[in-house]
Amino acid sequence: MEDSRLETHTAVADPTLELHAASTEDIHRELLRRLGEDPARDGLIKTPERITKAMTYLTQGYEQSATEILRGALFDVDYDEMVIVRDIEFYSLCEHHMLPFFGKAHIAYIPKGKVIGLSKVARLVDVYARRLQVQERMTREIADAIVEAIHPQGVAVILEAQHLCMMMRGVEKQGSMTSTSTMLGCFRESAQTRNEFLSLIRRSSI
Ligand SMILES: Nc1nc2c(ncn2[C@@H]2O[C@H](COP(=O)(O)OP(=O)(O)OP(=O)(O)O)[C@@H](O)[C@H]2O)c(=O)[nH]1
Ligand SMILES: [Zn+2]
Repeated sequence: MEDSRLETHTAVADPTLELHAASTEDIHRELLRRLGEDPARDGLIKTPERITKAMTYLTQGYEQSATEILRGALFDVDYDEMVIVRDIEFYSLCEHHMLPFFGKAHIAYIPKGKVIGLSKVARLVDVYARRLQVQERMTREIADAIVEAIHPQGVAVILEAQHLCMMMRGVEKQGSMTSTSTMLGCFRESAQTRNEFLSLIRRSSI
C-alpha cells in the first residue's frame, strides 16, 4: 500500500533557504507532524530536542580527528610482534537509511618502532563509527588512520556487523552478519601473518 505521509507537501522555490530559516527542532517537529503525530502532545513535546541531541551524539565523529586522537598516545617501543585488539563494539548509522548497524571490530598491526595506546585503537573505531557510513568504507578508514599514524609493517581490520536496515525493514533477515576486512602491508602479503591474525580473533577467550 502506498504511504504518502512523507512526500513533499508544498513546492518551495528554494528549499535550502527555507530549511536554513528553521531550527533543527522545527524540522523534527515537522517530521513528527508528517508522520501523522501531534508534536504538541505530552510525550512528544521534548522529542524534537531529544532527536537533535541523539543525532548530534551519534554523528560526533564528524567533529573528531583520528590524527589528533592518535597523536596523543604514540610510544616508541621495541616490539615487532602482532598487537591485536579484538571485540571492540561499535554502533554506526548506515548512510542509506540512517538506521543503526552495530557489531564488533577486530584490529591488528605489527609495529615498526611505534605502538598506539590501546584505548586509542578503540577510540579510533568510534571516530569513524559515529558518522553516516557504509561498513566497507569504515573498515578501510580505520586501517588507513593506523598506517598514517605509525607506518607499521602491516594492519588488519575486520568488522562484523548486523544492519537494522536489513532486519527491521527491507529484506527483513534477522540472522545475517556482514564481515568486511582490510589487510595492508604484511597482512596482505603474507598468508601466514593473515592466518595467525584470523586464528587469534577466532579464539573464544584468553
Ligand atoms: N555495501 C553496503 N551496503 C549497505 C550498507 N548498509 C546498507 N547497505 C545497502 O544499501 C543498499 C541500498 O539499496 P537501495 O535499493 O538503494 O535501497 P532500498 O530500496 O532501501 O533497498 P532494500 O534494503 O533492499 O529495501 C541496500 O542493499 C542495503 O542493504 C553497507 O554498510 N555496505
Ligand atoms: Zn541501510
